[in-house]
Amino acid sequence: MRASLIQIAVDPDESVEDRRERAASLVVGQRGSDLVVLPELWPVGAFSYPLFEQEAEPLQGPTHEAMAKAAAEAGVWLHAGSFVERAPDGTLYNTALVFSPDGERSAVYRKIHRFGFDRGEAVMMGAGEELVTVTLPQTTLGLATCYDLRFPEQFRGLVDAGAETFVVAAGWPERRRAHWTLLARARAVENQAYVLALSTAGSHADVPQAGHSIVVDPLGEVLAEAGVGEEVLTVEFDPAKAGETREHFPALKDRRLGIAPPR
Ligand SMILES: NC(=O)CCC(=O)C(=O)O
Repeated sequence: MRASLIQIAVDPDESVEDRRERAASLVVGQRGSDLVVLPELWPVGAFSYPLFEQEAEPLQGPTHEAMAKAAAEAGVWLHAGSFVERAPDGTLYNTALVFSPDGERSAVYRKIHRFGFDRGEAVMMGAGEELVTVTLPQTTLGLATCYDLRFPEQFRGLVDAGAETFVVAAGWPERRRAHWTLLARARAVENQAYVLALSTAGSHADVPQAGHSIVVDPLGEVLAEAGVGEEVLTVEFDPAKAGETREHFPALKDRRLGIAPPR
């Protein structure tokens, strides 16, 4: 299976419309890949809080339209990263979309863990309430967005729902890059799953981005890692290795659920 992770630069000197057009043409350029991935909130930037209200779109807005078309034109499965969705009741969500190679939407994932503690996304957006998996011919994807990477229980839930390949779309900051790499490898090892973790390049809202998108196999080996700038990270991997790893070293079967808390 071939996956292409588009580590697009999000810089304030490019308009949302121009970046959307550029992202679509980068997707179309990946024809021949099975799966193409864009990062978190690439239209606005994950830390560009003042733009969230201004650039929010309905679910089937311009980003949805451009990405559906790009997926069909490239003939690829497309995880289109996330955008700021305005739901009909006015709530904003950090919403990721997945399209099939014929351009049909096959999944909507609203970020479950909102980042910012008492500011930014955490107070401006609603929280997703549902785990989301997507079954491709080659593997079952489990979806997560950025800060979700810090919450192992989400990934266990995705494993229980059949996921063998996690896609983590992020806008991770450079100053916590060491956590990014460590957590991506940890989620892969503990769940015996592939991790395709994609961040942005560039700098927005005075937050330099980590880049360093990374693909980790179910044994925790790094198959590919990007640099800090804009690039497309392409990797070939054998999705069957997740099932094989789980069979040969069946640690997931030794989980003890329902252990009593300390008295
Ligand atoms: N956009 C995010 O979720 C940022 C997460 C982050 O910076 C961190 O977990 O550290």
